[in-house]
Amino acid sequence: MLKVTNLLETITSPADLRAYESNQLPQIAQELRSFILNSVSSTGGHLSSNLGTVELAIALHYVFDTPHDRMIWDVGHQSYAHKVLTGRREGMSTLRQYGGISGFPKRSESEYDAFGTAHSSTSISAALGMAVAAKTKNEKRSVVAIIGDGAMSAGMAFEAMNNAGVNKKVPLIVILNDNEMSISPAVGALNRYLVKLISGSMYAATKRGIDKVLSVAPPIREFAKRLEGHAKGMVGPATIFEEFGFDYYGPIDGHNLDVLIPTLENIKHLAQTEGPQFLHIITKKGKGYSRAEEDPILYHGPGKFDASIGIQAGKASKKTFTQVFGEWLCDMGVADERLIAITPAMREGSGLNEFEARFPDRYYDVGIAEQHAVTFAAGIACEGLKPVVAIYSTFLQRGYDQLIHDVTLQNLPIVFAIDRAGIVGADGATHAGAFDIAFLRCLPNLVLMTPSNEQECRAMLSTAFRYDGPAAVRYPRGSGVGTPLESSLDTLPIGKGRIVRAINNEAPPKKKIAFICFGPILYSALAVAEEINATVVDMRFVKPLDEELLLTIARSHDGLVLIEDSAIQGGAGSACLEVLSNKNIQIETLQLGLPDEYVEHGDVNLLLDHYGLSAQKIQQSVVSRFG
Ligand SMILES: Cc1ncc(C[n+]2csc(CCOP(=O)(O)OP(=O)(O)O)c2C)c(N)n1
Ligand SMILES: CC(=O)[C@@H](O)[C@H](O)COP(=O)(O)O
Ligand SMILES: [Mg+2]
Repeated sequence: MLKVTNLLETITSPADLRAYESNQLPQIAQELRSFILNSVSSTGGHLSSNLGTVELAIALHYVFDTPHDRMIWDVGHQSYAHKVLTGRREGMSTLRQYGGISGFPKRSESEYDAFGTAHSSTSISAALGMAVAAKTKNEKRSVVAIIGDGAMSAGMAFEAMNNAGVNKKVPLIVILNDNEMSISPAVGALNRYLVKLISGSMYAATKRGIDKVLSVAPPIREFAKRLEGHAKGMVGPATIFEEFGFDYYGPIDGHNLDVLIPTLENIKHLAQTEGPQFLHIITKKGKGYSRAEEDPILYHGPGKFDASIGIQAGKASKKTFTQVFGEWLCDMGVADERLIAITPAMREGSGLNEFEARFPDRYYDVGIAEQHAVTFAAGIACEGLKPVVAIYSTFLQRGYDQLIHDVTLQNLPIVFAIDRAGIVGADGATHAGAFDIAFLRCLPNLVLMTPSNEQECRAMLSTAFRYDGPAAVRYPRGSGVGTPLESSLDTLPIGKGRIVRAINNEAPPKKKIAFICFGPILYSALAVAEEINATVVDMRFVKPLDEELLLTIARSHDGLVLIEDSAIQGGAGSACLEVLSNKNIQIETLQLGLPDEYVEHGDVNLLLDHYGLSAQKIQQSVVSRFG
């Protein structure tokens, strides 16, 4: 008989998967893993984490009745196998591209995506909410949260555990997918504890205890005995998860379907009768692709690459803003020993590797803990040291109350190096840095800067560092125009903008237009200004705004184009309008920026064009507004 080798092609929904015998699942896992590798290497996307969750996704959809049962993938960057099994195999070729499928679970994309994720550590809270709702509505369903060891370390996960454990009868299952990695190696005491749990004395004691009770037993009996064992003190100490009120099982091999499936079946039943269950599985990030197994960081979220040769180091023509920041940080670290660098689990993305290597005693990866990162910096600043918090715009949203209550209210000198401001591209709505200007500019005491190019960025970081109060510099993902960098750490005058281009009066335009620019979008405005003979102002500071310069320009022009790469509502352009209104200046204006909607995923240039922020679209808008 002909051996069917492409089982994956026959699976368009979990029902198709469930029709297979369990002994065929390893074959499906193999096909799925190579599909993910081929697919992600041709689109770009999160690879290492997805190679690690192939068996888990198969086992979950095999055992649970999805979409009736709910499955919540924490962060969701590891949900590709789930996407493929839930009817999106074809869609994977459009992954993270404009109009294509998202890199994260999304409720509007599939009924199997029970909850939208991308910012970490939300899964247990959402799952608990769904489990409570099921109980309240008298609906029989299981709710499963799948959370990584990195995401598990965040405060929100523990807030949810703290709440969940007392809800004894809710059908909640938490699966801890432990691969000992965040994006970079997992940090902190929880990670140390998990390592101890896997390999140390606690696991050995537990295992000895179980072995004593039962030599060979089906998992459900083993679990029951183990609980009993705890009660009798026969096994090792209860895990932290049991202290939270969960039944804890594991650690088990998350790649072994013969273990995973019966375990999940048992836990599924236990959750209905006993309440919250916690399963600890061990997986390997990058599993099955040796390059990713060896370097899961490099393959965490690569762009396109040739899977047969792996990622090749190319020579970039321009430095990214992240690199500019990383170099500045080292230079300032040499110049001032008070500098302390802090990252909430984004060492690579924020450009901190070199600083960590050179100044390990002044480097803190606090884990996925943005709130803590901000208040931790506040404590450091209180004692006269100079913290620099390197943080993505979208993740700073997590630390907003801390920014208000712990930092700006107390006027503490902290630098916020805000990366990924504006449109980020493939990660889409959850990661777009659209709101930082709006949520930062209303905070008293804060200085907020928007560099238009790399040297401006360096100078602004120095300005922020030397400023005796909270100061933020927001810069985008990727590179700018490529301005050469000075080696100096000179500062800029606070609250002063600069005129980059003045109208050429030898051939005066019909209407005198000035572009009032915030950030690198200035260069698109400049290209248009050359065409239409307009003034270009680099405002540099959103706060304090250079009111004097703005008013001078407003009084000497017929129209202003207020332009930024962030949300128009509450943005920098709106700050200018407030000033003009307060001074009762009547002038025609045009506000360009991101509209009142979530920025979808896709190529950055395409999105800029879509939102009217390419040079061509800017010119069209200006012409149609001012004639
Ligand atoms: C609030 C928040 N901070 C930071 C990130 C960036 N981030 C995405 S995945 C990740 C690591 C997650 O580690 P883990 O949960 O263990 O998943 P793994 O990649 O190991 O599968 C981080 C820090 C995020 N998505 N959300
Ligand atoms: C899932 C997640 O939050 C990160 O992996 C993020 O996708 C990284 O983004 P950058 O590629 O911009 O560093
Ligand atoms: Mg992990």
